[in-house]
Amino acid sequence: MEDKSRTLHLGVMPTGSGAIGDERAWLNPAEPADASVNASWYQEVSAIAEAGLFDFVFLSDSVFANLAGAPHSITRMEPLALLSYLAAGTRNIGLVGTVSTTYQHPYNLARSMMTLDHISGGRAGWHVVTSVGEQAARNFGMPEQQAHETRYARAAESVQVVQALWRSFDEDAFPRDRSTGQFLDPHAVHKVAHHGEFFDVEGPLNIGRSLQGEPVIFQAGYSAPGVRLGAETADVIFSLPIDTQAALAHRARVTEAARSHRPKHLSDPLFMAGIVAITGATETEAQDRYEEFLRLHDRDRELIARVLRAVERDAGKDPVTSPQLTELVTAEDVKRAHKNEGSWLSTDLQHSLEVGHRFNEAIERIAERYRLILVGTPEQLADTFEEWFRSGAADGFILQVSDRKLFRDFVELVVPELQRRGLFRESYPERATLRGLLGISSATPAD
Ligand SMILES: Cc1cc2nc3c(=O)[nH]c(=O)nc-3n(C[C@H](O)[C@H](O)[C@H](O)COP(=O)(O)O)c2cc1C
Repeated sequence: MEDKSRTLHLGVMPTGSGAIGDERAWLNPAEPADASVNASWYQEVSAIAEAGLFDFVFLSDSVFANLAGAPHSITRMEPLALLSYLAAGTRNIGLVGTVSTTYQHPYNLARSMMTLDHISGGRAGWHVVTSVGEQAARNFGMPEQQAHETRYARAAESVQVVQALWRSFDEDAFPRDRSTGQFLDPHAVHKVAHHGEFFDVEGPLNIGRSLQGEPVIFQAGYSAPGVRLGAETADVIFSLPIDTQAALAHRARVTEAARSHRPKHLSDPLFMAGIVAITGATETEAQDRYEEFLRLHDRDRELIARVLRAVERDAGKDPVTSPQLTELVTAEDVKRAHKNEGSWLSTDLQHSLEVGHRFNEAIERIAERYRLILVGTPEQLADTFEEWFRSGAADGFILQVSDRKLFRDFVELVVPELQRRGLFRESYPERATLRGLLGISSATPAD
């Protein structure tokens, strides 16, 4: 039976000067052109999100400068350092950072994530990713990237080691009793002694539990190993579905994998869909803003330019149309770009071509998938959210934001409508932790 007390979750993903599909954001005169490296800009986005009682700020990341990519993938800040800064300026909102399992060592990763969890009073989350692309590999002394399945095997072992390190100390491991002189209870310390395929880690970690115990796990991935990693470990599954059908299908795949692979002590994962939301007090106002948005973000042109850059083709001065692109770019080009750059765009193009879509069709599918843009009055957006929520297509939404005005309008207009319908919280709880906001039970397996 449906739980009527259940409410939806909201996160914000700031995309600074413009991420893929939003590559011209930096041209917006109302925003700083250097938003991706502007800490005050992030602070303001976080403040708007916190005023809207959002669950978390979510920072994506990569470990190479993608010169052929969107501005946000050329120059941006390292998530955990930036989130530590945001922690100091916020009180309640969760802080989720993307950290690569492919190039980070679990000990360092466990330590810096847990440090953020302490700094923020239990508000940290880790978005577990595998890093794609040869360019990233070359930054870490590897001539080639590891195979897809190797990256996922390493990711699974990384999560296992990181969580074991986080559990090095029981919650009551530090009596810090001045009267007895006992700082540490030696019986509450657990060595990790991990010896696996990729890592040998003795442990324990040199930092104890946080207010929420340990950071929340986020994950995103569409392949079979990607889905399995999410099923095994994730508290929150992030995806970019183009409609409710796609979202439900993805949920079904993860749920099926969870049946055989999810540890019993974990509650079901939450599913959160990445979207862009554009609202206005009236339908005309919302549509006008959308037109304005499209004028700035000519999607076709952006995507075509992006494909050309990815395959290192110069099309000269004349604008290229989608049909011309088919003649200009070959499947071989895509293959090469995928191997070298490994961005989601070239990965998707490659995949689309493999399953037999024609080039134009592949481009169109990708354009759709990159941005689910919801446009409407607060009532219309709340209707859509409610439909997704009630049908099980999503437990919440992650809003991609590069325009603070659009975001402020969402918070001021749509959030009250969601609250009026009983779909969203009215206030933060006392001493909010990310785990508490998301309603995720303790991560620790019973002994
Ligand atoms: C919605 C979504 C968000 C992602 N965000 C990031 C990111 O911020 N940084 C990153 O390096 N990889 C990111 N990835 C890439 C995944 O970690 C993974 O490498 C990629 O999706 C390939 O795995 P798959 O074949 O299972 O989808 C993201 C993937 C998806 C689907």
